[in-house]
Amino acid sequence: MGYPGPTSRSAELYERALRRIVGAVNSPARSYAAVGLPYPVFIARGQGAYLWDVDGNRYIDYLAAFAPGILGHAHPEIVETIARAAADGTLFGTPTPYEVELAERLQAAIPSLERVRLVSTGTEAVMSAVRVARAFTGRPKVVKFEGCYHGHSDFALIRAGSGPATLGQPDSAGIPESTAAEVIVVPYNDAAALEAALERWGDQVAAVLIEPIVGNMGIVLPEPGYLQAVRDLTHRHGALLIFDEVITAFRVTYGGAQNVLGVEPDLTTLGKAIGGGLPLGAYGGRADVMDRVAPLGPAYQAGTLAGNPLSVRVALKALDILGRPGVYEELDRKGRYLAEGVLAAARRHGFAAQVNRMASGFTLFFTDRPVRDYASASTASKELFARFFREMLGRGVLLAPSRFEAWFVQIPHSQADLDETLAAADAALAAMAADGLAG
Ligand SMILES: Cc1ncc(COP(=O)(O)O)c(C=O)c1O
Ligand SMILES: N[C@H](C=O)CCC(=O)O
Repeated sequence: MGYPGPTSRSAELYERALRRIVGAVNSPARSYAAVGLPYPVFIARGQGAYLWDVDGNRYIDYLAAFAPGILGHAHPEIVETIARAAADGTLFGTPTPYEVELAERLQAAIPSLERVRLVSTGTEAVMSAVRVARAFTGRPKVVKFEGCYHGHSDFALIRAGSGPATLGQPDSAGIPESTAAEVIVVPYNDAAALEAALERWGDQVAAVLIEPIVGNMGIVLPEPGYLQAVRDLTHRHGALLIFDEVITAFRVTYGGAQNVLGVEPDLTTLGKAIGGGLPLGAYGGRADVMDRVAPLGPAYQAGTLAGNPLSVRVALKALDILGRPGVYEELDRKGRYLAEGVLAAARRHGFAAQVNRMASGFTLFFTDRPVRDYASASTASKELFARFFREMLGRGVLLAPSRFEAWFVQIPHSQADLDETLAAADAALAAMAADGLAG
């Protein structure tokens, strides 16, 4: 158990990967640069709540593939579904009965999805939702929130959280100034700032795009009344409201965060958990808006792999599993137990710390300030997080390698896993305190 040493297979694979894969990773968020380690662990397989690296080290997995992981690895019903779906053929370039059923079940779970379009990733879902918002309103600008992350399309990478913030690149190179000029960025949880922006540019704003509960500056919850104020302001200025629920949908509850927050957007984007571990995204919402998408309307959006039968059949099975009685109550209980335990351990060892939690997802911030936006999230110590990450990895607990991400509890995490994790956290924080890092 532990971080593999310099002669390990992970180290060897990293050297090989560097020669052919940019930075040795297929998504920058997977790099261990921000946690002070020379290379990431290379994972060979997963089962339930555990991952094993190529050297045979076992980890309790809270990375959860950056949020899609909720069912656990190699869930037997998902494995069986994949086998059966693959035997029927994986891609036809035609409509299928499975996608009709999925669209109906998504709408049943999230009533605002009057019309839906399936895509392959969250990035595509958001990019497409913004395009249709522009087509519907005839306006060019988009309001987004500092530290939210909406995938890697050009406009979305202005002041973005998650990987870009972690690696110090919240504004990516390669984005035309003309694109950046159409993006207005305001702080999250600040209705007055949004109001001021809409007073100034309101008649040019097609959409206000928001993570209703933020997952990408760490978890940040909307303050009471905030999302309703956002909804009211968008109505007043004729802009569409887009909830990016790529992380929150089917994580917070069976459905969207909108189901529990009581605020209904015009459009919603989905991804991650809905795919049950396969590539799947979706966007949808008001019929009058979505009917502007081709072939009904003039906003073109397409995809050779969109709604591929393998992903869709797995999604249907994932929804079956997630829809069973008690699933979300149990995930919430486990999330609360772990989040409270980790926070208590941090404080017991003398660290200034905060935990923000949404159901089974939470972030531990090493800061003395409540975290309510990107500015306060950025006060969390990167050095303390990096050390904590390394200590946990060395004790067989895999977290996301960034202070701006979250821990995600999954269905197969057992009470014994949670207690083993809390013991690891206690030992990790004790080691950090012994080195004089607390206070
Ligand atoms: C809220 C949110 N929106 C969109 C995306 C983009 O999704 P994907 O990485 O599947 O393109 C992500 C994560 O990556 C996300 O967290
Ligand atoms: N936080 C990101 C998405 O939610 C991380 C995933 C990635 O970019 O690889």
